[in-house]
This record gives sequence, C-alpha cells and structure tokens, in this order.
Amino acid sequence: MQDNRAHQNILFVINPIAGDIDKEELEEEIIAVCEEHQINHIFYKTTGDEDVEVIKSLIKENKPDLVFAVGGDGTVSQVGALLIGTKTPLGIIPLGSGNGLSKDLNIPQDTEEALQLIHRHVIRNIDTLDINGHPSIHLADLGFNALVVKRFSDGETRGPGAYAWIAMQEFLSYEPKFYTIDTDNERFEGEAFMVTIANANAFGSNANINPTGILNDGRFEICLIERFPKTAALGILYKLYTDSIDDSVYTRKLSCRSAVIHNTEHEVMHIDGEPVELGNEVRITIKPKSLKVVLPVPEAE
Ligand SMILES: Nc1ncnc2c1ncn2[C@@H]1O[C@H](COP(=O)(O)OP(=O)(O)OP(=O)(O)O)[C@@H](O)[C@H]1O
Repeated sequence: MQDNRAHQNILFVINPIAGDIDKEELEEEIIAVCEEHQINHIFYKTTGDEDVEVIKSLIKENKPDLVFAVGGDGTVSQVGALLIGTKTPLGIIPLGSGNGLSKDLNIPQDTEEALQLIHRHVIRNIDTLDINGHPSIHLADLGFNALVVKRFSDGETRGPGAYAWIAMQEFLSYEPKFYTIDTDNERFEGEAFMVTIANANAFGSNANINPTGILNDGRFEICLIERFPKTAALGILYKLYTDSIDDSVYTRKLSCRSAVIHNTEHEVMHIDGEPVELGNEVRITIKPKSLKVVLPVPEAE
C-alpha cells in the first residue's frame, strides 16, 4: 500500500561523485519535495572515507523512517547493508554509472520520477545473502568478472569505457578455474569462466546473468559460465544483453538456499561490486525477506 504519512523523517545519503553527475540542483529538488509533503530531511554527503561509520551513527542518532541512497550500486550497497534486519526501508535515487539493483527493483531511472518515491511508494521485503559474514543484496562473483572488477577498482579511470577496456585485455589471457560447489540439493565439480552468486538479475552494465531470478523467493542462484571457445564469446555477450543467457550451452544454474563454494584456486571475488578476500571456502546462506525497500506504487493501486 501507498504509505505517505508514516515516513516523516528521511536521511538522504548522497554520493557527490557517483556517475560523474553534479548533484547540487538535485539537493534543492529533494528539499522542495520534502517541504511540499512536510517531511523532515537530513543530508549526508559521502566522502569515500569512513562513510559507513558516519551513516551508522546518523541512523542511530536520528532514527530516520527511511534512508535514501542517492548514487550508484556502491552507495546503495553501503547503505543497504546497514539496513538489513532492521525496520528501516532502503530507498534509491539511481544516479551512478552502474544502477543494477535499482533496475532489478523497477525503480524509475529518470531522476524526476524517482524523486516522487520520497512521498509516494510502497514498502516490500526482499531477500539478502550472507557470504562468509558479509551482506550481499545484489550480485557477487568469483572468476573473470571479479578480476575485472578488482582491476577496475584498483585503477584510476572510472566509467564503462575503462571497465570494457580492462575486460578485453583480461579476456585474451584468462583461463577458467576449477571449483567444487555444494548446495543444499546438488554438487557441481568442474571448470568455470565465472561463478556468479545471484540474489538479483543484472549487473550495472545491464548484462543479465540471472534473468529468471526473483528477489523475494527465499532462494538464490549460482550462475556458471563454463569453459567456452574464445570464438563463442560474442554469442555469450549477445545473450547476456538480450536476457537469454540461460539458453547458452555454456551456462548452468544451481538454485538453492545455501551453498559452499570451494575456491581452491584462490580466485578473486567481489560482493556487490566491492573486491573482497574470503579464503578458500565461501559459505552462502539466504536471509529471506530481510531488507525493506521503497518501490513505486504498482499501477493497479
Ligand atoms: N566524495 C567522494 N569522493 C571520492 N569517492 C567517493 C566519494 N563518496 C563516495 N565515494 C566512493 O564512491 C564509490 C561508490 O560509487 P557508486 O557506485 O555509488 O557510484 P558509481 O558512479 O556507479 O561508481 P563506480 O563508477 O565506481 O561504479 C565508493 O567506492 C565510495 O567509496
């Protein structure tokens, strides 16, 4: 149901550099919407340094009814992780270079439309994952894509062009690695080019690794791209960008509630876009409906 009255106090966490978009005017627009609807607003602009600690204490001190992340997937994950298991919903104004979770949640990508969520929305619960004690809301990877994410985050250059350039360079020499994966109902043993732990569907780049994933079904998917001839790469890319990767003969999917990935070749890994080092045993469990999110009011309502 639409729920305007209950949310009178909102914390906006704004990443000023996300998506290389100037957000001065946006702040004015947020203030205007809040004033029109008699909503108290608190702003925090991230600095890239100890933001999590500051946001945590702002939530503790101000007890906001909602927290909006204004930025890209990195900002959304930082804020969302703090709200898992709490009564406080996560709102998103998508303004990053990658806005994967907001797209999976059908949040408007148009800023003017997204701003209307401040006063008109529904609240729904979605699942999250626990990966060796780290929260994951969106997608985590081992293998090729994780290596590209790591090199991208170690580098100076931002934006999709830099990401694509690194991916091309790495692709030429990357060799699939051997994994053993035990889920609550099956075992996989074999080589994989990449292993994606998917609570959601598509990366910020729009590459859809898990087209049939549902964010609140109490399950997650381990999506494998197995060894493939280099000549098949374009076909795989095409399927990733046309929501048809499940049709590829080089993919396989394990749907489960818990899993252990034995990462014996020490492949690098990322969780929701942040590189992490988790050791050789990666344990994943689903936390059903553990995060409240702010969504557009369905048309029928
Ligand atoms: N003021 C700041 N200066 C520099 N970096 C910042 C600042 N605030 C946040 N960050 C960094 O921005 C990153 C998150 O950016 P986010 O994903 O929201 O936007 P993005 O444009 O999609 O980013 P990216 O291009 O890195 O994916 C985090 O690594 C965070 O530490």
